[in-house]
Amino acid sequence: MQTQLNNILKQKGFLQLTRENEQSIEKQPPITTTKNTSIQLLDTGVLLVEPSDYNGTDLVISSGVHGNETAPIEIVDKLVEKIINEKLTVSSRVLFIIGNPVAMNQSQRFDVENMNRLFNGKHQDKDHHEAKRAERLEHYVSEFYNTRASSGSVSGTDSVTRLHYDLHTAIRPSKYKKFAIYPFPDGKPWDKSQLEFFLSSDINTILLGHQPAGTFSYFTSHQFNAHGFTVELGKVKPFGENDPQDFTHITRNLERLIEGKPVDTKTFDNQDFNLFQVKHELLKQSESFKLNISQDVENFTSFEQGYQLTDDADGGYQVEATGEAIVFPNENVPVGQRAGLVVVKTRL
Ligand SMILES: O=C(O)CCC(=O)N[C@@H](CCC(=O)O)C(=O)O
Ligand SMILES: [Zn+2]
Repeated sequence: MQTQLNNILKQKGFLQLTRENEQSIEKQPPITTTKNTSIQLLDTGVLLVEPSDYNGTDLVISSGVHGNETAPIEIVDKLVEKIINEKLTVSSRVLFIIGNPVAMNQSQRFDVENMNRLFNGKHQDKDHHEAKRAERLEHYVSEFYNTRASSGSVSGTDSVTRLHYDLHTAIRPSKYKKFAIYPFPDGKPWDKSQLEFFLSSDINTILLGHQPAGTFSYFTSHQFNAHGFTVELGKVKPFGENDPQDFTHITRNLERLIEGKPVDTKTFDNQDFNLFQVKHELLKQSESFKLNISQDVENFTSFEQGYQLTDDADGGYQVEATGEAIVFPNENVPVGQRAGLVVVKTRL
């Protein structure tokens, strides 16, 4: 059975194996490439890659935390395929994740509850599969960051760089097609070298997080001091409808990180970016909550002062200053959850 699963991984790939085992897979023995890279399936949608010659970077690349966000899953699948076929020489430790296989098989954002609100222990006291999966993913990530490569010591230094790119696509189109959400840094300074990485990855719009959250990227950033980010790579599309050319730069840079090659960056300059901060979180207070925008309004669309953006039991939200823009508007969330963010331009 174990050999069979490893064969499926080699023949059909990571995505297909995950599809065929949406609930779980028993941990498999590692496969070793001719270059002595170890590839080990820890669970369904969770694949650990460890090089023989480790450069001190621990990189988590996650996708499919929302099951219908297919482009990131395809990116992860292709990266794994290249590693298995030895088209990439691995130098970093990498944990690849397809987050929510059950929702993926249903072509849905989630089955019972939005998993990206359940990290940082917010899965506790919940019994449904998304809560259990969030707990398991927390466990795998903890083991990953807390374990040094068994294969060898970090050459020249003891310091380890922890990275986490949680890849998503957005429900609506966006004025700025790709953007990253920088989770609330808990008082640490914003790391400009990470913004340089995004610029080089064709992502020059960054939304600076304003508070702790139940997101996967806040979990890794808060618990492990990782450079963790939610990365929005365009609009949600079904499998097979994504254009790989839209992701050339981010894919190339992820490959460089995996290979331990330098990423070609430019020194941070505010002028190169659209930086936003959160001015107001639109919390859905009641079932009467209503967003006064049409279905085709894009993320980062701005409004005039005085515009009644939402109606709700508490009176809703009226735009305080011209230029305030909306991100992630979504009426269809449970009462008490975020139904959108009001953001304004900022500088670092
Ligand atoms: O398009 C939307 O409305 C949601 C897209 C999405 O899934 N965004 C993430 C952002 C997570 C973060 O704030 O870091 C989410 O809502 O979980
Ligand atoms: Zn998402």
